Order: sequence, then C-alpha cells, then structure tokens
Amino acid sequence: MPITNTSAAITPASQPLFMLKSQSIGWGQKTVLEALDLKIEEGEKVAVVGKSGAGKSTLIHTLYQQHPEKIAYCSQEYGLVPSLSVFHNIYMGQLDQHHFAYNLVNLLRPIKSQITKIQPLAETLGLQAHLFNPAERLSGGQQQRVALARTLFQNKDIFIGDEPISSVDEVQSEHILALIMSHHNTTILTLHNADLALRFCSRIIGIRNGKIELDCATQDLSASQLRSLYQD
Ligand SMILES: Nc1ncnc2c1ncn2[C@@H]1O[C@H](COP(=O)(O)OP(=O)(O)OP(=O)(O)O)[C@@H](O)[C@H]1O
Repeated sequence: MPITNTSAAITPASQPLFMLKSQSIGWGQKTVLEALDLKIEEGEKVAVVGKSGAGKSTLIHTLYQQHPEKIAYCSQEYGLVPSLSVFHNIYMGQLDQHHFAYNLVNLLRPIKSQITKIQPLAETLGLQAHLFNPAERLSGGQQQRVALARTLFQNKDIFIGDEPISSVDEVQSEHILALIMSHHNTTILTLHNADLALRFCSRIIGIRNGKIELDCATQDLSASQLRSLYQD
C-alpha cells in the first residue's frame, strides 16, 4: 500500500534561519545584488562588509523582511521622535507590548516600573544624564545610542543593525558591539570598521560588484582578502 503522507514519520531537517536561493534583490526596477545564494543559521554572528554603495543595507533589509516579527532592526535612520524624551524614545521599543491606555499614561507621566527597566539600559549606553531631555537636544552619536537602546529594549532574539556604531567613538563602539552580542542569539551587522568586524563576528560576508564575493569564517580570513573588497 503506497504511503501518501510521510510528513509525520520523517522529521524534516532544520531550516536555516535566513535563506536566499538564486535571489536577485534591489529597489524597484534596479537590481543591486544578483542571484544570491545565502544561508544564515541561528546563533551566527555575521558582519556584512564592502564599499559604500555595495549593497550591504539592501541585503540586510531583505533578510529582515524574512522574519520582521522576530527581529530587532536598527536602521541607519534613527527614527526618533525629536520632541519626546530619551526615556520615551527607548520605551517605544516595547510600545506594542502594552495597551493603548497604558502607553498614553506612560507618555503623560512616566510609570515608575518602566523607568526602573529603562534606567540601567540608558546608563549602560551613557545616556542617563539625558533620560528626560528631548532627543532633539542630543548630539548625533547620542541619538544613535538612543536608537540602539530602543532596539535593545525590544528584547528580541535576533538583531540586525545597519552601521549601528557609525557615529560613536572607538571605545564606545567596542562596548556597544559587546552589548549587542550579549543580548542577542543571532546578530547580523553591516560595519565599515573591518577590524571590529573581525574581532566581534564569527562570519564575514563581503560584497563587491553586485555579488557576494567572500563568505567565510572570520578565523579563515586574511587581511588581503578583506582589503580586496575595497578595491575598484
Ligand atoms: N531605499 C532605497 N531606494 C532606492 N534605492 C536604494 C535605496 N537604498 C539603497 N538604494 C540603492 O541601492 C544601492 C546599494 O545601496 P546600499 O545602501 O544597499 O549600499 P551600502 O553598501 O549599504 O552603502 P553604505 O555603506 O553607503 O550604507 C545604491 O545604488 C543605492 O542608491
């Protein structure tokens, strides 16, 4: 007798968290990256590197779209509400977890338990002195840290960040990358700083000339391979 339904008997091999199969990606009619084949497993720490305009943001945005509900996504545009306080901007990371009325009360008069939750995060990111200042009064680097705090406050398993440390100094960059790594199981970042990519990530994906030119474990990567990505 033929077996018509094998799905219950056979356990399917686990799927990669992210997968692109011969997929071309871009914006509107414009193709940025062609015929991509890519798998990213749960738990990986991936850096996407390459020259400006190579297509790094395009790639990570495409990956984000595969599981938007599971991902804390930090884009290059901070998306802050300028007139609201740092506290309120960070709180927005969990806006969808509360009732409208609760959010409204917290907007008018910050709820103590929320302050208690947000304060340590603000402190870790050097924002404690500005917690109740409007975001618009902060420097660019401080605003970037507010956007990052809001993303971390989402408490998701996966972090995708587009240059999350582009406006902060070297010491802060290391601290922030360590924080991102410790808060998320799977991390995918675009980074301009190749040294930091090598130190904090276990896999490097290099983009050049509209394709993935390099995809390897950090430990197997030579400095000259990495440099070649930045040549014309
Ligand atoms: N929202 C968008 N709409 C239309 N085209 C876009 C958009 N974002 C990026 N592009 C185009 O896609 C191409 C790749 O840009 P992308 O931002 O992915 O590069 P990148 O490697 O992230 O650059 P950078 O390091 O400067 O951020 C560029 O030609 C850019 O003009």
